[in-house]
Amino acid sequence: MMLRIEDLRKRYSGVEVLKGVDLELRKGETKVIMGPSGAGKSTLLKCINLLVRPDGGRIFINGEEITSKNDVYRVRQKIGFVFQEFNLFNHLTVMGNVTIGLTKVKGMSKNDAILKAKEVLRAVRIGEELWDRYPAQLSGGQKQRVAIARALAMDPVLMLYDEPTSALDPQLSMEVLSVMRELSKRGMTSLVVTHELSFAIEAASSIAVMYDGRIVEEGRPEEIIRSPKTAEARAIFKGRLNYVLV
Ligand SMILES: Nc1ncnc2c1ncn2[C@@H]1O[C@H](COP(=O)(O)OP(=O)(O)OP(=O)(O)O)[C@@H](O)[C@H]1O
Repeated sequence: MMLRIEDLRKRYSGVEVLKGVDLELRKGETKVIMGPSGAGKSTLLKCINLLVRPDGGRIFINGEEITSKNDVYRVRQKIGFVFQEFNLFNHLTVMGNVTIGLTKVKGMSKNDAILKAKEVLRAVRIGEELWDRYPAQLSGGQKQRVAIARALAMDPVLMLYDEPTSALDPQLSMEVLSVMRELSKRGMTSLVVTHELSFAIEAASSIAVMYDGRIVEEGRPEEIIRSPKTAEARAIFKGRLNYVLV
């Protein structure tokens, strides 16, 4: 297993928001997490990246427990995190955003960093004409693809996406989702919080439904959409069967 989560728990000011989450992700697999607002989806992703410290349970990456580690930076290097609100460095160009982690964190030479950046920017379809622009001069979809490139540049073993298209209109969302889909098809292990059913159907091997701090149901996209077993999953997929492309 690339990622194994056992009985993960988190409280904020005494209120439990993760109530024992178990989740597994195989290498090369893409899993989508869906659930209502407040279910704990963001908190779960942040725990995996150690942006949030869990209160209980364990997280393993490639068999190595990360929850007991103090070396947060080493763990984060292995994991790419893409946020809803892009989180680019506004004072740096596209090229600067992608190379900074390579030079500062990985200690690469400037030239090597630029070579690597070109490769990942091409992979997310950000053309050369955009490399010298600042984030303010990009569309939301372009910003998010640069954010994905920045994460990919670090050669992560796992990508986490937290509602990466929810700030984008449908057209720009499509650009981002198609890049994510390509990465998944090429074998990037990914855990994706999104409401985009079409992405889940085309790219994910399973959908996990999260409700009130727990994974309440999990299944292959077509199966869970067609015949959800729990009331929580039914509430999410009700009336959306037409998304199933069979
Ligand atoms: N830093 C924090 N301090 C206190 N409470 C928090 C904090 N972060 C999240 N919470 C609470 O924890 C619960 C789970 O939040 P979380 O953001 O993980 O849910 P979510 O499923 O991602 O929701 P959304 O789809 O709205 O982002 C919510 O009730 C939220 O108010």
